[in-house]
Amino acid sequence: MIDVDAVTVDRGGVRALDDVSLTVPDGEFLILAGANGAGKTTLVRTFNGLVTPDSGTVRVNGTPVEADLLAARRAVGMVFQHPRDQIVAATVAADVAFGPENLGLDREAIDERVDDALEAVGLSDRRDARVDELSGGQRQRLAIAGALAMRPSHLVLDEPFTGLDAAARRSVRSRLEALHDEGTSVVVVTHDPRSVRDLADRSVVLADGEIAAVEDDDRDIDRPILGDPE
Ligand SMILES: Nc1ncnc2c1ncn2[C@@H]1O[C@H](COP(=O)(O)OP(=O)(O)OP(=O)(O)O)[C@@H](O)[C@H]1O
Repeated sequence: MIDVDAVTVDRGGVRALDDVSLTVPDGEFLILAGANGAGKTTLVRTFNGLVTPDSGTVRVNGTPVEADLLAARRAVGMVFQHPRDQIVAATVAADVAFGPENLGLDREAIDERVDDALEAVGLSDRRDARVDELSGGQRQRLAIAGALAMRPSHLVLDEPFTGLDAAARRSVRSRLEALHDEGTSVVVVTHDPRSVRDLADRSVVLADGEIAAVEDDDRDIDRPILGDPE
């Protein structure tokens, strides 16, 4: 479980998050929506200590993130907006193996994780391919596999559909649906929630660093967005 409690973050003189509280239970599929600059990326980066709150606390499975950064990073897998930012090796299998290798696992355990993660994203047949031979959609799925190889309880994806064509979007979408069905909590950050709304248990809308609305899967609006209904 991720528990964000009264978190405020100032970045470059801007209040990126203002007293935000949010709990992401195990197994939830959550959409984090909002316009550019609303604070979405800043919020998810507090989940694993990439951003430290100026006030408030983020707990992962009950432990404050800063008290055990490694545990938070194992529990919360992060797929960044640009997959190239997190692809580190020349081949598909080597890239997915990178995280588990740093856990000190033996070769057999690493290979098992690589196989499982590639299967989960539908890239088993590209195991030995060079990363630079992959399409944009395949690279996005490779970045997801890299995060999955750490066996996180929560998978956070920042704008996972940017730059993907319709077929690649469908493919990533169906992988996220399957992961959620298997019990992984999935958090999708997006300025365009239509692409995954039907899969989500809940949508949280951020505006100017605050939670502006929460919509659950019954489409009950908890707190309507104030202002222009358009
Ligand atoms: N490294 C930084 N230095 C200075 N200001 C920052 C930094 N990162 C974010 N901000 C500011 O914090 C605010 C929230 O940014 P954030 O990236 O979290 O929003 P976002 O909702 O993810 O936006 P986008 O959809 O454009 O990615 C913005 O005003 C942004 O300019």
